[in-house]
Amino acid sequence: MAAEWGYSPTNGPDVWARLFPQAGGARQSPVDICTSIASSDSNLEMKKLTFAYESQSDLRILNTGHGWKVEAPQSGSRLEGGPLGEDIYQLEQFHCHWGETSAEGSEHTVDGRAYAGELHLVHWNTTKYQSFAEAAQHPDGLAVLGVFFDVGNESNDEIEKIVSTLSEIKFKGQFTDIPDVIDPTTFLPSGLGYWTYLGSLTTPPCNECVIWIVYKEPITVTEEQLVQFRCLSACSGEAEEFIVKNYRPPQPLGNRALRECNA
Ligand SMILES: NS(=O)(=O)c1ccc2oc(=S)[nH]c2c1
Ligand SMILES: [Zn+2]
Repeated sequence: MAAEWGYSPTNGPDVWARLFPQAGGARQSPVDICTSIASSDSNLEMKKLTFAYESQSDLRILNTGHGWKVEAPQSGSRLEGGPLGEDIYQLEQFHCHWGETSAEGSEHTVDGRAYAGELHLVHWNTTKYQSFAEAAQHPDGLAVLGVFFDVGNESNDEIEKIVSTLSEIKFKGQFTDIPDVIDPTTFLPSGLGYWTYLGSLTTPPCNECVIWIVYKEPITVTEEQLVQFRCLSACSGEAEEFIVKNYRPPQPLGNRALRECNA
């Protein structure tokens, strides 16, 4: 049986490359965003990053064993401009990463600082490729929007729509439909400045196929909402192994360009 990857010392990020060679590549994600080396690029300002999403109800949310994932294939969605050239990217799914405490949890860090969590809105290049799986085999196949979580006193209403379903998907492999209408736009911060660089999937197989767009401004969630994330189980049976952390630590940026856009 294929070894299960995870986030423990015996199957976590430090050993992924043994089973998933790409995890040892030179274009890996996440990275620490060193703000002093980020370069402004007028092209990013001229070709504004634009997004258009549909509001959808009855989206399927599942417990992957590594966290929750909302399947949201939206043929009517469009992410384009900014670092994406002339191609159009379509929303496929969104999910989240978090930590054991709110002092950690994001995958990207900013000048060494971790946030309490990180939401990923995953898109694929429909201009060039015929499927998500095909797109994930190419260096410009995917575009992922990363949004940091800060902990505050105000519950995030959109995240609450996710939290309210988690008791139904406690165990790995379970899934349910989210009754509420979800508009992915509401996950985005009001300030749309971002950093962008070429990277990879942050989980195995760690394909080097992602154009990363990480928003500078975090959104706010409550500690209680994060506590609910940590109640998901990584196991499918009665055994309870809570998913208390599911973030990969930063990988070397190497000689990759890190650009910024102050939208
Ligand atoms: N965490 S992430 O880089 O956004 C990401 C997005 C899509 C993925 O599909 C597989 S398989 N692993 C993935 C990781
Ligand atoms: Zn992710």
